[in-house]
Amino acid sequence: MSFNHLASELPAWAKLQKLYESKGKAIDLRKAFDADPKRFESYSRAFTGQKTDAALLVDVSKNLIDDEIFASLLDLAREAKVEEQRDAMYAGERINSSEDRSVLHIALRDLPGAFGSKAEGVDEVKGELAHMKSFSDAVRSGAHKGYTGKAIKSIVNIGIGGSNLGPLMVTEALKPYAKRDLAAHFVSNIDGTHMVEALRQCDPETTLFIVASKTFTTQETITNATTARDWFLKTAGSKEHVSKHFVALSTNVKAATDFGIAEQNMFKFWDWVGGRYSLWSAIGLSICLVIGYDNFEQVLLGAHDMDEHFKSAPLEQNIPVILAVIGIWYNNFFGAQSYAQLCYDQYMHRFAAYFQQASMESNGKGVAKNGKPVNYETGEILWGEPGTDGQHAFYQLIHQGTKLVPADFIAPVETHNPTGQHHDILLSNFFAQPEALAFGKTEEEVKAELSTEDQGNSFLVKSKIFSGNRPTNSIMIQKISPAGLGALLSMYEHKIATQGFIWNINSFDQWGVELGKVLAKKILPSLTGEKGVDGHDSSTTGLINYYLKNRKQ
Ligand SMILES: O=P(O)(O)OC[C@H]1O[C@@H](O)[C@H](O)[C@@H](O)[C@@H]1O
Repeated sequence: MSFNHLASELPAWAKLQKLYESKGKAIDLRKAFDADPKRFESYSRAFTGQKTDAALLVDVSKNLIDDEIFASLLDLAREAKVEEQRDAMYAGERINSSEDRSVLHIALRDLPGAFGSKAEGVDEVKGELAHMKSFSDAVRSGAHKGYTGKAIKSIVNIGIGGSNLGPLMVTEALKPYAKRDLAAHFVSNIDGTHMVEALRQCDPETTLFIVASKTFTTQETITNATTARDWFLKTAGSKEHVSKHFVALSTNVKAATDFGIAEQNMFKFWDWVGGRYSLWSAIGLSICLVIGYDNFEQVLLGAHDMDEHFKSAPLEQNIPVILAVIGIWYNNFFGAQSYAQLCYDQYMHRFAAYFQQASMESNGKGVAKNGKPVNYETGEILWGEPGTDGQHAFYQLIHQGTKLVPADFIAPVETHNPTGQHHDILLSNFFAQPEALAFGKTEEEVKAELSTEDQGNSFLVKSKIFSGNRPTNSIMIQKISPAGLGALLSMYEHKIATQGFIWNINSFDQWGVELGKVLAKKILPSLTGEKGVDGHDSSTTGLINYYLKNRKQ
């Protein structure tokens, strides 16, 4: 496959630029809906899992598109060879070219063996899942005992980035399925506060530490794990007790062994699992512990259902592709600076944080695969908080600010906690916000609600106008069930991959996180007195000296 191009050189790109100028930027959603009573039917897609209860409705009708623009956006995907790149990914080709690796998180959830992906280790996936099942069953049933013979009551997942955000988000989202008498803590930050506060709630006799690190070299995780081990040994005394209380999830068996983890306590995965795509692998062990293996398997199968859809649906019907190209429409042609993910479900409160890594680490790239700097914007800046909290905080800017913030609204049809009128009230907001954003409120409508005196107050009148034409996608999921969540996560993963395919960047490496790590390692010796503060610019030197002079301990 030739990658010797920039996305901006594709014919559809130039066409979209013309379409933006000639009509895109002036599309009026009120008129578009008035003119086409079937707009919702034309621009919404339903997804039903083949093997699970996952069910989604994705409505993109409130976007600044018409049929010609929509077709051209899909042409862009076609010209960028999205389908060929997707197939190469599924086959196990080494599409992560800067690291010479396959990208096969889809193989972790291909339990039916539908894709025949080839890479070293794919045939070990089921064995690792069986290990996760037997271990999580033993811990949950109380058969696995701590060093004094007591059952495990708390788990502490020690990991950062993909080794934290995925398990954390999923265990929160699926809390209704959780074993409530097993407390789960997630420690990621190198800030000692994070570990200290978690340990405060734990008893060494009944705590299991899960050291989650793909590389097993990440400074934060190894430091936190060492602190946890020291804390444990202070009470437990003998190192031989470590094996009942520490397990490792890693691709680096040697480093985990060196840390003192016994082989039977190691859960393996492979270099073709990117950190931000790893919750489907051994990194999902804390998910298994919290919600049980069978529910974890449903998460995998729900994701697999969406993998099948992404693999086989024609572009016009392909939900991840549709979301991807609509995102590109705003990112690259309207110049939108960011994009919001707004979940109307309290359990999903870490969803946007999770997709910040998935999207921004994947697509925050400035070099195309032909080695040339891109001459267009890439990765979407993703942010969000759950509705309705966000409404009372930042929606003002989305409704009336000067910036265009395309947003995805996500809500479950069924709640896990039917309580009085809560869910209907929540959903009334979920329906109302995109409606307000799309159709706004005109000057005439504002005036009609004001007294004659206030009608003459032009500042007041203008302040109450809503311009409308602010685009949104509305995504309804039947229920935040394990399979439903799996499908939703896979949908967004493939959206992100599709965008990377179109921008002709490598969405699967993350060199941009390296420099800061290297510099921090260089600075540390000057904070511990092993080395003087030299070799920095005057700002960095000044800051370090300020810290050294003013610290108390
Ligand atoms: O799992 P590891 O190897 O400890 O890495 C954790 C995180 O480390 C970060 O540096 C990477 O940018 C992330 O992609 C990764 O998820």
